[in-house]
Amino acid sequence: MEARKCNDSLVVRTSRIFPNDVNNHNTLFGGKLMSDIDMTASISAERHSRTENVTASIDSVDFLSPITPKDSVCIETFVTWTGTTSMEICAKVIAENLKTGDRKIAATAFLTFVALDKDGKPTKVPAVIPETEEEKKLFETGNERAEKRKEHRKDSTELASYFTTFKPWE
Ligand SMILES: CC(=O)SCCNC(=O)CCNC(=O)[C@H](O)C(C)(C)COP(=O)(O)OP(=O)(O)OC[C@H]1O[C@@H](n2cnc3c(N)ncnc32)[C@H](O)[C@@H]1OP(=O)(O)O
Repeated sequence: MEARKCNDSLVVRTSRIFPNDVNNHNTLFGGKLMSDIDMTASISAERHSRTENVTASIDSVDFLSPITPKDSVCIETFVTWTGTTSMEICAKVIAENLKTGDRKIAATAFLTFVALDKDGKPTKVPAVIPETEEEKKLFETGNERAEKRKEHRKDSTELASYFTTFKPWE
């Protein structure tokens, strides 16, 4: 299986903010941004693996700065690190004030996608080749984040075993 460059899975999606996208502060609704990040990242996952994929976890989302209707919002995603069947994808969100041209990093996120075969079972993914300084930094720190995800998955599975499926109103 031939390794692929980070750039091979790069997706860049730029959009405007419409009235339906904002919250009560008249800034971009966080849930809308998360949905757009997930969708953009899913294309990166498929570009890298060329298989079906599912989001296994949205590992972190940091909203660093509010995005207003005066801004364009650009989501960049690419595969930063791979395990056996999983891919870590980094999302960088850049807001640009369209009148002044000022640009800022408005949010960052890490997501994990798992490649699936025709039977819906996890299947191997190609390794990733970082080239730029940014890609190399993300690749080198990938193992550490993967270890933290493993720990988190263990804790989360254990916690879920305590949850009930009772109907709260009965
Ligand atoms: C784009 C979308 O909207 S998809 C919709 C939302 N997502 C879903 O519905 C996914 C639901 N979950 C699932 O289908 C399953 O739990 C799967 C496919 C993610 C994992 O299946 P499992 O049979 O548990 O697989 P398994 O334990 O072998 O793990 C497979 C890989 O996924 C990784 N993984 C599984 N769960 C998680 C998790 N919660 N967080 C991070 N990584 C995970 C594992 O570390 C492993 O990686 P590796 O092969 O690189 O070492």
